[in-house]
Amino acid sequence: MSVVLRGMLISFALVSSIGMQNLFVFNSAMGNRMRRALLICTFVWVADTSLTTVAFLGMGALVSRYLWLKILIMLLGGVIVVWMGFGVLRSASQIELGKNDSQMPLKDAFASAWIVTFANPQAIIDTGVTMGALRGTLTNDQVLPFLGGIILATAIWFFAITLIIGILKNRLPKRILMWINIISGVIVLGYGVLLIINAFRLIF
Ligand SMILES: NC(=[NH2+])NCCC[C@H](N)C(=O)O
Repeated sequence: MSVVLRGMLISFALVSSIGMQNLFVFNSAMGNRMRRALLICTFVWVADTSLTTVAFLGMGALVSRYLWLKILIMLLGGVIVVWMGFGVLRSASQIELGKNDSQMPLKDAFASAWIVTFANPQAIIDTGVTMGALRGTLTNDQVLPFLGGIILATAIWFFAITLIIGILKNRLPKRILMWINIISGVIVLGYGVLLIINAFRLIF
């Protein structure tokens, strides 16, 4: 599979689980006119791309220098990712759309986009731990295409949900969100197991 596609696949799986950041984008799409919702969506994507780039490259540089650190992160990341995968599956049955943020001033929306990204444990684990661990499995010339795939997938995800919810508003069945969660839960679980297996391969 191409490196860009691999980056996109894991990125879709991680970003589509329902957390603070996605709820913020959902709510903004529910409560704002399309143009404003797309602007707020851009804030979120820029914040997310900043976090991803810093966490992915920084973690990767350290990980490629120390083998023990690489193994530790892969093991720890693997366990957390498996646990997260179960969490995603469990939450699939409890999807609720949050409150309406329509009256929020644009500068507050901008600040919120950075907060739901940088103060979001799920986002920090996604970008720093999971993707950082995957960084350890890549050769140097695969790093940028992989990062490109990650960032492309988040752009597609955030803009697609904004457009879809903006168009369908309340008529979007929760069933669809549930199935997205089930599929991403299974993919995240699979990645966690793979990380643990790869860590053991490095040890033995
Ligand atoms: N590119 C990422 N994986 N970003 C973090 C996503 C966090 C999670 N999906 C949420 O809505 O809170």
